[in-house]
Amino acid sequence: MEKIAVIGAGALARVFCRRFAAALAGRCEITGIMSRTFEKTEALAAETGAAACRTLDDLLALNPGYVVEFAGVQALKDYASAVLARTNLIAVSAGALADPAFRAKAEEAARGSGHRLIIANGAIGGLDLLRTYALMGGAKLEFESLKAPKSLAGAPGLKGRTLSEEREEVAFSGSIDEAIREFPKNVNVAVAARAASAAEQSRMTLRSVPGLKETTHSLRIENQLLHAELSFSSRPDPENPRSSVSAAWSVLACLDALTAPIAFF
Ligand SMILES: NC(=O)C1=CN([C@@H]2O[C@H](COP(=O)(O)OP(=O)(O)OC[C@H]3O[C@@H](n4cnc5c(N)ncnc54)[C@H](O)[C@@H]3O)[C@@H](O)[C@H]2O)C=CC1
Ligand SMILES: O=C([O-])CC(=O)C(=O)O
Repeated sequence: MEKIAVIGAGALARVFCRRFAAALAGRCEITGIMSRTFEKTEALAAETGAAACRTLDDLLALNPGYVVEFAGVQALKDYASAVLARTNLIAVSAGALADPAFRAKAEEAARGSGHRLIIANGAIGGLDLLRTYALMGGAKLEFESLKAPKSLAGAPGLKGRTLSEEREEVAFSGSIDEAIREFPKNVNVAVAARAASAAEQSRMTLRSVPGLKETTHSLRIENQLLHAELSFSSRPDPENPRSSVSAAWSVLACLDALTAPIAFF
């Protein structure tokens, strides 16, 4: 039985923990949970039968085979090296990879211990295909996300601006590196796509669309041999409209691929 530890007790961690048993019973078990707010950690741990941990050291002391991260870009930056020194890490806050110093440090920690940092598909799919582009080289990537104004509210990039509830507007247009600095809870998917594909050219547009029921991420990627267009429309979490529920499911699917007798790559 593979032991799984969870960092975060928010919207995505809750979906992950609540769907875990049905998806992975008999192969994986959640042994511990740790988050910034111990009361929330305790509540989710009580639901799942896992240990509620106060610190990362307590979580790692449970000897998990995989730690899964649902805690945000800064938390991933803060914890990745310590986790990778001990075990494997599956992360959704891919935005951390836009920081070259973080990427180098995480890679060094993983190489040093033989463990792996695995970036989950999150609210998109197809990181395997995008990896194919990285090997082929010369990719050009265009990424577009449509989100409801309330799911972008409070992002540093808005600098206090309130997005219209009546008309569509461009919340951001520019480089993916700048996009994740300005919208760290909204465009992790774009950083994952860029990092997986090693695209030589990339840009993103983030649109605020009033009344939008499904967050939509579309990407177009091409090189001299292959042209792909992928589009994903997913329900935001009712408690955290910033995050698509499917992002939590993608981590269940990742663990399925890592532990099932037949895997689909
Ligand atoms: N790749 C993807 O498709 C997606 C990635 N994300 C990433 O997942 C993160 C989590 O999403 P949600 O669960 O919706 O957010 P949330 O705000 O509902 O929950 C975040 C949880 O992380 C915990 N946390 C924050 N900083 C921490 C720290 N330093 N140490 C321990 N725990 C910490 C909080 O206590 C909370 O329990 C987002 O911030 C974003 O970075 C979110 C949606 C999609
Ligand atoms: O959940 C989503 O649709 C995507 C998201 O927030 C992110 O990539 O940061």
